[in-house]
Amino acid sequence: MDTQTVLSKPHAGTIGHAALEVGAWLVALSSAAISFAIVGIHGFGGAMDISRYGELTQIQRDGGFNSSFAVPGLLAFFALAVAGVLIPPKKLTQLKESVRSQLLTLFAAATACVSVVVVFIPTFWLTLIVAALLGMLVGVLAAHAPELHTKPWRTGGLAVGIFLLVTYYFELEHGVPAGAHALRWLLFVGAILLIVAALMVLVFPLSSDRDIDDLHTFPHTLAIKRSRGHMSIAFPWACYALFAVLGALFLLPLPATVDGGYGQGAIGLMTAAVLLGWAAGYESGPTFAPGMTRPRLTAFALVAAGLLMICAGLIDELSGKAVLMALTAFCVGVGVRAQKYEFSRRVGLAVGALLATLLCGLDLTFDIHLSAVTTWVLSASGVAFSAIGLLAFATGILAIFFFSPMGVRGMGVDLMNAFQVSGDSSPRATAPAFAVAEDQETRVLPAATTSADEPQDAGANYLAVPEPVTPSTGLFIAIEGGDGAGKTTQIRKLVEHLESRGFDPVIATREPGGTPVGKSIRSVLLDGEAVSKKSEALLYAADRAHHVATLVAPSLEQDGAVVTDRYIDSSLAYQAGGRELSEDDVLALSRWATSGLVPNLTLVLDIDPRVAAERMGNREDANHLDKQSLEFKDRVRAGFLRLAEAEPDRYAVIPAGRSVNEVAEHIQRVVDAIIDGEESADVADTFEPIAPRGVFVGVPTERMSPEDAQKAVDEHRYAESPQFLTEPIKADGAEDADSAASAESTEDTENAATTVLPQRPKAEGAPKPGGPTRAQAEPETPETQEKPTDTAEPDPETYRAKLQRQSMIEQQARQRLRDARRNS
Ligand SMILES: Nc1ncnc2c1ncn2[C@@H]1O[C@H](COP(=O)(O)OP(=O)(O)O)[C@@H](O)[C@H]1O
Ligand SMILES: Cc1cn([C@H]2C[C@H](O)[C@@H](COP(=O)(O)OP(=O)(O)O)O2)c(=O)[nH]c1=O
Repeated sequence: MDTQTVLSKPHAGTIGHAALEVGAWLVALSSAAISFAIVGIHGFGGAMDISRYGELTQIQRDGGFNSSFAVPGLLAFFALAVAGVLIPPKKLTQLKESVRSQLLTLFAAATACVSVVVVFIPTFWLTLIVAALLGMLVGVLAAHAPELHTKPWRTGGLAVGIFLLVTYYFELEHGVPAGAHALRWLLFVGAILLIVAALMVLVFPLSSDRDIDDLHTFPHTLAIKRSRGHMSIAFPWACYALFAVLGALFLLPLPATVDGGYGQGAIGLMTAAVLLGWAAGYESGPTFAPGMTRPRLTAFALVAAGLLMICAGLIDELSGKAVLMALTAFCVGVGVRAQKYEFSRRVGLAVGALLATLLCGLDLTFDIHLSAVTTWVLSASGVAFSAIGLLAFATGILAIFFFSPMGVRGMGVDLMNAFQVSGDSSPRATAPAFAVAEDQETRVLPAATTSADEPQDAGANYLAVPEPVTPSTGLFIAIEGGDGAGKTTQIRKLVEHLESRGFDPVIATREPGGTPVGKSIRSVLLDGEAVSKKSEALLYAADRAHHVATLVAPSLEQDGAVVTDRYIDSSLAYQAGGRELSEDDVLALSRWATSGLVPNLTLVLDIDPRVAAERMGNREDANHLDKQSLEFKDRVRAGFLRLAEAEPDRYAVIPAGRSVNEVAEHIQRVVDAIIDGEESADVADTFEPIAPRGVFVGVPTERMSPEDAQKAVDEHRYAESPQFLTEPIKADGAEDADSAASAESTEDTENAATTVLPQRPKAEGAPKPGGPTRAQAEPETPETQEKPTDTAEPDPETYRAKLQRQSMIEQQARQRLRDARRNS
């Protein structure tokens, strides 16, 4: 499915922000190039003669360019530019949103005004003022709406595109030297863009519920390569090294253009290559080399980045240099995104760029005689490239051994399995059918804190934390979001939609309180006095363990769809994000509790907590957790968004401030893409599609006669269900007694029917759900009449035997359908 189809119309404030970024990139590129040129030719005090711009490239080629001035000048420009960027974002986020908007407008207008002066009076000192203002602007911009600036290569790419277009136009029209004139034009265009964008930001402040869905990668398909589990890294120093490489890559195009005697377009070309490589690496990071331990992938990425950068320094030819720079940036992207790392990108970038400037300033050049006729001339920038590459390479080698909690173990395993999914290329093999009874000897999956193939330290007191695994039968969807985001409302709609897509049963459930045991836990958590942080985390995990073992996993085993209102992410967002427990501990607890089961898709309903609070004002049954502070809720919201950002393939962020129907439509599009994407030919070979009921693997609905489909459904239907599957989960707040009493009321009928919609036939004597469900309205099949539903809680042994029988029936049904298809 095309990502674009789910994008909503961007808000004018959002466009303003994007335009500010593009303007800032343009001004940064062109003013840095102008500043570098002025100092290199006229020294610190001089001003560039506008009429001599055309001679810039020639002067540089002829050696009339003094690097010992130009490089310190660049250093000063750079230092001022980063000064603003290094303002701690916390200081800025403490300011009111309106104050930040005004600051943005102020800095953007000031940068634009000084830039216009530079266009006509190009002096070094004025460019320094531009740098300082630009730094302030970018600092505020990043802190103002961080979620709008997560992928800077988009706006950077646009700016570089404009840069290339204008420069190449001048070069083609008037010859290569004329490209230098383009720099002034570009600075002018950047300034105008900044002014327009600043006005937009001021006039259209960002709405309280920002449209950010277009900022998250859309989960196209479930054929996701599952990468090795994440590991906890307290200080991700290898990521700083990778970002230092990136910082150098952004800075070096300037001196490299002079050293190579290229036209000014080369600055744009090299920057474009870096942006492109970085973007590609960043997007593929989470699933690149899925069989490799994630921190080790980061280490290898650093080694590769180092080697490629050395080569980029050695090669003098522009296109080769650009390609090598792109590949280096790709490694940076992959490495920093291999898993979730917390580190300051700004610091990494600044250190790298600083190092690159200093190395260029040393003005070292080497002639390396390869043979009698071939000599490698290493310019100052080439030396800087190669030296930084060498440093990165050495750091990467250290990282291979030390940048992971388990030291030097398992490198061979990592290398052998790097491009396989957990040692098996078939995703199905990594996602066995998910049948978990609580006492079951689980496929004790390897601990997330160690590699899949390595046993844990014998003496270590770890919890046996399984790797995350998505179910291979059924469809498991979690709906997450703050209180009042509209989860309950949307689940009702989603249940209807999934039924219309042929899923049967469709179970809507929730945490805490999705099972009878869970209800007791829920009332301890929500209705009694507040419990301590850790016991709260344990109680949520306890509820989850029982929920998965007794309701979620068995329903998925039946190929049903399970939609849960909250799951592990709620614990991460509330207990870790909100209550500030360790995220690793909370995650480990839930992974252990659920034997690693993760949803096929997690929908994060994102809403400003203030808007949600207004909605909740209309809800009478608010519990004590609903009354938490806005600051807490902001942290929870940020927690959800961070989780979604870290695993874009398995998450979709849905802006939930819109109308019920708009949100529902958005959700349906996402879910449909997941269901339909599964059936696409390219994944059919390796991945079993999520098939609606009666539409088994590889058998599209249209090709089955209704009779065949019905027969398959009947055979597939699990006749004997444990009690929890037949008993409805009560709607919010309803007590057992009054649920029975109000079962006849139409209102409750709707609540109960939308809370659990088991499509299996009900046995006589089984507890009656709060109203006639569709299953009851349907005529019962003879088969189900013969096998009444157990009303007692099944013992695990019997239950496992039932699951095995169920699985056998399924296999036979599938085989029969395949045979029938072959024969026809
Ligand atoms: N899109 C929406 N627009 C306006 N109000 C909504 C929307 N979705 C839900 N609501 C209302 O907001 C309140 C909270 O919704 P609910 O679905 O219970 O949220 P949650 O389950 O996330 O706490 C309810 O009163 C509901 O009617
Ligand atoms: C599942 C889960 C919920 N919670 C909290 C979030 C909610 O405030 C509360 C569940 O209340 P609930 O009423 O089910 O949520 P909502 O108001 O969104 O319908 O429990 C956690 O703190 N950790 C968890 O793991």
